[in-house]
Amino acid sequence: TTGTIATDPEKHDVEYLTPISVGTPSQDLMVDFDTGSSDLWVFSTEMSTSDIKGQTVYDPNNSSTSEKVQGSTWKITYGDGSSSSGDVYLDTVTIGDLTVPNQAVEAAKKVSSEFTDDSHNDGLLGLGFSAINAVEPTPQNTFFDNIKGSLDAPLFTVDLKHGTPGSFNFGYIDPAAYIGNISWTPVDSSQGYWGFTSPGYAVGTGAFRNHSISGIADTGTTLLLLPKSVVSAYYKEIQGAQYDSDQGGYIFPCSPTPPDFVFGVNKGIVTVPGDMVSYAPADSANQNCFGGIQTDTGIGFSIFGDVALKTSFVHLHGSIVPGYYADCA
Ligand SMILES: Cc1nn(C)c(C)c1CC(=O)Nc1ccccn1
Repeated sequence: TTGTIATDPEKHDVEYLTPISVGTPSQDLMVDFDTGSSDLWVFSTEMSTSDIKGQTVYDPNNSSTSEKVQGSTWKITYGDGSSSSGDVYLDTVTIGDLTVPNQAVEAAKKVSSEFTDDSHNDGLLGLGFSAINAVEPTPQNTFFDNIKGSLDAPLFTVDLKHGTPGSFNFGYIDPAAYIGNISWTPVDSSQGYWGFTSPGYAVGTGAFRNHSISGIADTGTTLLLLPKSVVSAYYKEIQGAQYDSDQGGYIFPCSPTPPDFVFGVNKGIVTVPGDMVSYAPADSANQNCFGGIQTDTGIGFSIFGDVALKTSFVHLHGSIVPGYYADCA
């Protein structure tokens, strides 16, 4: 079997929302497919109404196939400080034509304000490695781990686009989704992420600079978070670029378009066009833009988030031992 599902960007491509169906009869939710985490959690009827602002909630009592996992709970704090927690049900989850009959669905009882204020987002679907699933006492499998064995190939691909629908495909590589060659790189899944090391980068049309950058492919993070040395080398090339502590990042005049940012994936390269580095207007006053490239200070690794992924076709291969392989084209 194979599957495909469309994923839609929110304003400024801040996140990409994808439809899933949970329970019987099916309850349709829009969730954030997140390769940087490994829990499927959803807003639920177990939350206090003050934490819900527009989201669609999962009601396990309204599903004839839901089954409470007695004694299991979960709590997650993401790197940006947002958090959520609750308890656990097994229920039918369908993505496109793919169904997992007994998927762990983590029902939220509490969510932090970042999630409450994100009115179109009904939860997260983790596509990281199940080793970092947050359910206690027994960690649960991700949707991908549960469906992997029945896919034609144990892989999924990520094709996020700028300002227009993209897709997550399961079990096949769509040759129409990319041009040129696919470049492969070994994946370090030891921390539970789709980790890889980029061999270097270039700014605009400048020479490629060898500089190992270890990071994760993370569809659940908006920006491209890189080492300070790389980020300052990039913004050095933009007249008027500066770090603005109020905004918490580098801003620069929205025009002219800034230089492209190129990073290596094994022998290949991925180019982030300059007009995608201008992530969003920073202030209406003097037409400054907030940069889509910011530092990874304090994280411990770089994060190749949506700004990096939407310019390429990323294929995450969950099979070959010893490592996993991913490629961007
Ligand atoms: C690890 C990390 N540190 N910092 C500063 C950031 C922004 C991250 C990435 C992160 O938090 N991603 C996320 C947030 C919510 C839901 C899903 N993914």
